[in-house]
Amino acid sequence: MPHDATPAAVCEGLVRIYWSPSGEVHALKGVDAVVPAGRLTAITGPSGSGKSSLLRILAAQDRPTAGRAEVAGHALTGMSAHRLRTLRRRNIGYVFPRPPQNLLPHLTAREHLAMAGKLRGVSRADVVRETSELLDLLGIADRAEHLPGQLSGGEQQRLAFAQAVVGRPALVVADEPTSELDSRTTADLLGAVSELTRTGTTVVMATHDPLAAAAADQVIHLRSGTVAHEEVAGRRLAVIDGDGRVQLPEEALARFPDRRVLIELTADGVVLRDPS
Ligand SMILES: Nc1ncnc2c1ncn2[C@@H]1O[C@H](COP(=O)(O)OP(=O)(O)OP(=O)(O)O)[C@@H](O)[C@H]1O
Repeated sequence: MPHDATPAAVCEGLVRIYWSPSGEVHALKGVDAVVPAGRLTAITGPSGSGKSSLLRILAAQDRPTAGRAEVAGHALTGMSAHRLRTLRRRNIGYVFPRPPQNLLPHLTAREHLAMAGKLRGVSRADVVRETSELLDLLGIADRAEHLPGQLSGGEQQRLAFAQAVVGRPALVVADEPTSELDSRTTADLLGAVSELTRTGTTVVMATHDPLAAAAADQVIHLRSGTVAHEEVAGRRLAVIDGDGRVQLPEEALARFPDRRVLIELTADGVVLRDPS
């Protein structure tokens, strides 16, 4: 798997507060996250934990209230609206949850890729070459001249990924891309997305689907607007934030009813004990 040492995106102490008539909503409370290039990263967490808020910032559709977000080496914080729009068009592909949201009913699959390539500033010759490669890679080469209405939901989402990837943006952001697909079609789509990452594409997707999370190279699990843990290579890692805070897993938290803990440093590691 190609893997560039420079991450596709980095977040440090990311905070997003929404102001509404009923008060402030602290959707992200200091998220530290790294999205490695050429990998599939899944953002998981219960409803309201901040997944979409994080994705919108990574997709340069929204700005953090505080903290730092960087995509393809560009710091998003403080960037002008014009530069943000250019970054979004050139460097970020986006896939919506519902297949019809991603596509225009009157354009064929090939025309979708031609339009996306043009918007991203890709030469016509490169778009033609990439269109064949991508439709082939995503298993819809025989659908090139079909309209979205002639494609299944799974094929539409494959086309949405092809469209998001043409021109090789630094980052493809997908918000629950499998939420409307059955488990068989989900598995097929995830296989196709893995193929894309094998050719160097970076995908970050929010998901509630355990199948999708299991297919990811890295899982970032949010709880109440912070990173509760990450899963990398089958191992669950707690994340220590910039101020030294760690979120204990729920089952460990239950061991400390008084929310106080004795910390012992031993030769093997750090032990947390209930002081009572
Ligand atoms: N524009 C907004 N204005 C006010 N509050 C918002 C806004 N967008 C999101 N929120 C609130 O921020 C919190 C995080 O929402 P967010 O959509 O990021 O969570 P999520 O994990 O994606 O949830 P879901 O899985 O249900 O899509 C929630 O409490 C939500 O109600």
